Amino acid sequence: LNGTAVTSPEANDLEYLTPVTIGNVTFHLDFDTGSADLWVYSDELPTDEQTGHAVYATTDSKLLPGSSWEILYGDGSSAGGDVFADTVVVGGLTATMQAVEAAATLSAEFERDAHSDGLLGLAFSTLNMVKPQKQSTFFDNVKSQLDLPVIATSLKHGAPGTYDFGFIDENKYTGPLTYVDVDSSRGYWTFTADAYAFGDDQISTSLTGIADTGTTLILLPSDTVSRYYANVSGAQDSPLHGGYVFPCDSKLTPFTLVVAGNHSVTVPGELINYAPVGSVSNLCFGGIQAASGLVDINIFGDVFLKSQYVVFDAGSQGGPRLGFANQ
Ligand SMILES: COc1ccc(CN)cc1O
Repeated sequence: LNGTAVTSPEANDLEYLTPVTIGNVTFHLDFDTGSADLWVYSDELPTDEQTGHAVYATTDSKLLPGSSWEILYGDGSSAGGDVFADTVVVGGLTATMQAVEAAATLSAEFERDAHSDGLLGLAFSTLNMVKPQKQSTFFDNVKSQLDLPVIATSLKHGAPGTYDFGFIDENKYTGPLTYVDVDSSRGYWTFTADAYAFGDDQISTSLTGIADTGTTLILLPSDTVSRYYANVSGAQDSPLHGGYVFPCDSKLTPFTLVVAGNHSVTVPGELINYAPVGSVSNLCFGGIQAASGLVDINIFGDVFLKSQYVVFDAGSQGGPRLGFANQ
């Protein structure tokens, strides 16, 4: 059995939300290949923090005795609580004994997120934060039902896309799929590009990072980012806006990763114009920004992933790998 779930972008493609049924309640979760916990808003939160969200009714649920979770994300946000076992359905696929992590506390960043009802982690289960015993991700729990141990993402700019589980949909991409090995030793979908390029300016330095659907932007070392925006007239690193901004009518340079020898994976300049900083200024915020102190790895987030159909392959032909094709 395979499955497909439709995922829809929030404003400015800030995050993509996908319907997930837990018990008989449907939650809209942020699928995150950069973490490995499935957590939801719950009745253990302060009442005002539950408002506007689907809420997990822990009083009707099967507690995992003695288990708890606490997670800190790269953007400094955090969440925590206790753990239940429940039936979870995504795109027609069912995990009967899925660890569902009920949020009892949320940091301010999540309290401000009026739309997401939680996260569904799709990184490797070694990254799960439940104690005393790590729990398996939804993908690991349904993997044996799938034709192939793969998740394929088709995230789009300002339009609904899909998560395919168990199969690769040839109708969703053009040209070849180029595969690159993944190092899953830190629990992420980590890969290395042999080189990268800003437009025609190729830099023969390797770049290692993670494919992360749960991060909005592309986050790179600050010197690399500064070199990118040197090509953009009027660009400046603005403490007021928290990163590089430029005139909204700027023509932005494409960003290319060279993988698997000589295959180019290119993010068109248009996708690197992330969004206007506000309604009165003609400044736009860049889709490539410097990784913050908390994050010690480069992150190829949604701005990068939107240009590609990406196959997260857990081992259909040996080790884990990522496949890229233009969409
Ligand atoms: C505060 O919001 C979030 C923080 C972290 C993640 C995971 N990368 C997703 C979010 O929506």
